[in-house]
Amino acid sequence: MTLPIFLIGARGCGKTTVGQALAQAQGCQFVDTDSWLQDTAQQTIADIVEKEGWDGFRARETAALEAVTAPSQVVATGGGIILSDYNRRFMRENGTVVYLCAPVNVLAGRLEAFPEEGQRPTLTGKPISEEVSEVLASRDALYREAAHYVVNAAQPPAQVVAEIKAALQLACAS
Ligand SMILES: Nc1ncnc2c1ncn2[C@@H]1O[C@H](COP(=O)(O)OP(=O)(O)OP(=O)(O)O)[C@@H](O)[C@H]1O
Ligand SMILES: O=C(O)C1=C[C@@H](O)[C@@H](O)[C@H](O)C1
Ligand SMILES: [Mg+2]
Repeated sequence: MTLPIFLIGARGCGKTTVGQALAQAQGCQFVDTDSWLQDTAQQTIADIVEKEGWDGFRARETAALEAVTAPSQVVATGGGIILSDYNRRFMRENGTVVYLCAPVNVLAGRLEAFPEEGQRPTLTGKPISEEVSEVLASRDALYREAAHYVVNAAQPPAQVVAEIKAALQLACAS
């Protein structure tokens, strides 16, 4: 495999979790834009948003996306990476984009169990379930527009990895 694989989807859909497992299964490198950005800035996303606002974070996120994109990389992106037209086009033109799609109740359950507030400051100020529902409704079309493939991310991680591998193999075979 040479083209990078970009995993996109809502907070809690499993981009980081599945991305690590996929990279291991494919013998690829793994990188996560949220982790790369926080390591590089030496600050949490919550701190960046507090100091620079969401616009400041989004500018750093685009720079992170460009910096980590390389052949044979599995790239786990942040949940809002698709908000930018530039990012959507960049991913589609430079790699294979996979949307990890899961329903609101699954996403909210995972985020309630593992909130990780430093990485996931509130987007709306609303309770998790309400926020997930509202944000997914506004972004689902953008995830689908950016994606080459959509997979069911409500399954256990190993099955999500298998579904992605099957989609990639089909793509190679056709
Ligand atoms: N397929 C899965 N089945 C069960 N639990 C999962 C699955 N994928 C992820 N999880 C759990 O859900 C939580 C969120 O997963 P993860 O951090 O991978 O999501 P993410 O899409 O990277 O979120 P973010 O957009 O905030 O970076 C983690 O605690 C993880 O263990
Ligand atoms: O959904 C979002 O907008 C975000 C998701 C996280 O991965 C982080 O990138 C950040 O908290 C923003
Ligand atoms: Mg993540």
